[in-house]
Amino acid sequence: MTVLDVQNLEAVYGPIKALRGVSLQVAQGQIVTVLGPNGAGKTTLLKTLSGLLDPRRGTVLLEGQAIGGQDPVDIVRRGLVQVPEGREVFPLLTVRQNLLMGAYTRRDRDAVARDLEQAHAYFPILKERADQPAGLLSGGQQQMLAIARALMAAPRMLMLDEPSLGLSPKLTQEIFAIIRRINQERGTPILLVEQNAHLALHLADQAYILENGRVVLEGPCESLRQRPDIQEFYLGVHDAGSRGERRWKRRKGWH
Ligand SMILES: Nc1ncnc2c1ncn2[C@@H]1O[C@H](COP(=O)(O)OP(=O)(O)OP(=O)(O)O)[C@@H](O)[C@H]1O
Repeated sequence: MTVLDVQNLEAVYGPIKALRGVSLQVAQGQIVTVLGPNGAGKTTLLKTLSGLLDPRRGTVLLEGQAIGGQDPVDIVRRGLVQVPEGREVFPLLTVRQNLLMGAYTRRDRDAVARDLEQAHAYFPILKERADQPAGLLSGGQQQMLAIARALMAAPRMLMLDEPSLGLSPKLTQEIFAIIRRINQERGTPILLVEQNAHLALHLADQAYILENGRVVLEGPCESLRQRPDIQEFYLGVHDAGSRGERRWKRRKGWH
C-alpha cells in the first residue's frame, strides 16, 4: 500500500524553481531515500511535504488524503512528521520538555506517557539527561532528541533531513541503526534525505536521485548500488580500469 504519493510537485522561491515536477512514492513499511548534490532541492521537497512551503503545482496524498498546501500543524496531526536538518531542538527547554513539545498536537495523556517511555527505550541517554537543557547535549544527542521528539507526535510516516550531518562515523552508524529499528519495530515508513549516499543506499529499500529539482533516476537501492555511474558519482568508487581516464569521459547514465 502506498502511504505517500507525490505527483508533479513544483515549488519556487521567487524566481528560483527549486522543484520542477517531482513524483515519488513511499509504500507502507519502506525506507525511501532521496539523494542528490547540494542545491538539488532535497530540503525544499521535505519542507513542501511538511507544509512549510506551498507547492506551486502538483499533488501530495498521505494515505489517500490530499495534504498538499495544508497547514504544517494539520499535516503533523495527520501523521507526517519531519525531523529537520540541523535538529532544531529548543536549547533552553529541558530534554523532557523538548520531547513533550513533539506531542503537542495530542490529547491522550496515557498514550503520550507510553510513547515517552518508548522514546527513552530507543535513546536511554535522553532519560538520563531528561532535566538538562537540550542546548547542553552533544550534536549526536541532539539528533537523537530530534528523532525522539518526532516519535512523540505518533507519526504514521517520518521524514528525516540529513541525520548524519556533522556527526562522527561511529555516531552516524548508531543513529542509522536506530532508524532501522524504528522502521522495523514500528513499521513506520521513512523518507530519508542524506548526503552520505553509501549509508543511505545500504539502509533504504528505494532511492530517488534528485538533481536540479528533478528526479533523474529511481529504483531499488540494491540495483542502484551496482550501477557504475552511481558508484562513480555518488559512492566515490573508482574503477581500477578507468585510472588515467579523464573525468569528463566518464558519463552519468541519466541527464
Ligand atoms: N530560502 C530560500 N530562498 C531562496 N532560494 C532558496 C531558499 N532555500 C533554498 N533555495 C534554493 O533552492 C534550491 C534548492 O535548495 P535546497 O536547500 O532544497 O537543496 P538541497 O538539495 O537540500 O541542498 P543541500 O544538500 O545543500 O541542503 C537551491 O538552488 C537553493 O539555492
